[in-house]
Amino acid sequence: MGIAQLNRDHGIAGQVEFFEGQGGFPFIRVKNAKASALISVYAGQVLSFQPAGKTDDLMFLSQKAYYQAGKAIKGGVPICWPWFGPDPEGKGRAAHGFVRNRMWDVIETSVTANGDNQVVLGLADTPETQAIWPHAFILRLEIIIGETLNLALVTRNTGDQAISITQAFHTYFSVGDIHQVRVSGLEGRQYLDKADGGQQKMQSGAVTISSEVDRIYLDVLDDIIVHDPAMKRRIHIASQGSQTAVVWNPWARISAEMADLQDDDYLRMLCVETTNAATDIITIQPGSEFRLIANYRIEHM
Ligand SMILES: O=P(O)(O)OC[C@H]1O[C@@H](O)[C@H](O)[C@@H](O)[C@@H]1O
Repeated sequence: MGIAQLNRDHGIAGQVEFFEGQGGFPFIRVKNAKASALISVYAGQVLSFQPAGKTDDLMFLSQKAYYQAGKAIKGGVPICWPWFGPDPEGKGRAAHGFVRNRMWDVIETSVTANGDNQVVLGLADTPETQAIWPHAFILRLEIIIGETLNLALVTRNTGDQAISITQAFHTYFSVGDIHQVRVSGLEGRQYLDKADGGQQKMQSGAVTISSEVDRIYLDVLDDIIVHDPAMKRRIHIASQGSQTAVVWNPWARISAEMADLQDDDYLRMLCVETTNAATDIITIQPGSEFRLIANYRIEHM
């Protein structure tokens, strides 16, 4: 669907505007009294969120990101679905599933009762998705842009057999200086250390980053806070429907190896991902749905 038609069907004067973004993909610019955001319809991906009157972005978005059909966009909030991480069946299918690299549909846009904007994007199974993952589904991403950024990923099983999924908001946060960052809310939790052969370990104190970090935290019960003194802010992450969280920073070598990152990007990004990963597998019965929710709030100091 063309940009003009999207604006006719879903534009909201002065608040929600569709335009042709990088790679020719339809992008959505949202701006209201509380915040502004940039969303790509391709990949169903929030790329930017800024509270009103602030110049710092919640998100890291790589200068070298691909905007190409079939590739993931490096930054913002990629959606990993219906599996997180490598192909769970070892069939060589792409890591993190198949919805972060295809076009989504715009379902609706609205102004909520308290003046926030909601944008709903969606995706349903097609013969092509069935060839990758043989299940019927409707996936909805409900994005609310207000004082906070609220994301709900809703999986509806429209088939006649139960489905099992893992998934993630693979969120790339912008940080001022990774050396000074602390992540709290995970103290005392067990984690699977993917940078150390998947060994299970216990987190003592806040998480700090001084080398590659790739961990799946288990039994996550509390809100997670990213303390970022260099940017003079804290990011509060509240979730529902998730019992695991991933903390990922590629550090120098992997950053340099990734063609869609600058060599030193590891200094200014951190992924803290709201997930259903590892043993946190979600089973959805026919006709039922499951909601994974993440809420992001920036506290400036
Ligand atoms: O596919 P992307 O965006 O480069 O992210 C890859 C990383 O994603 C993280 O979620 C995983 O824990 C890492 O193991 C992985 O390397």
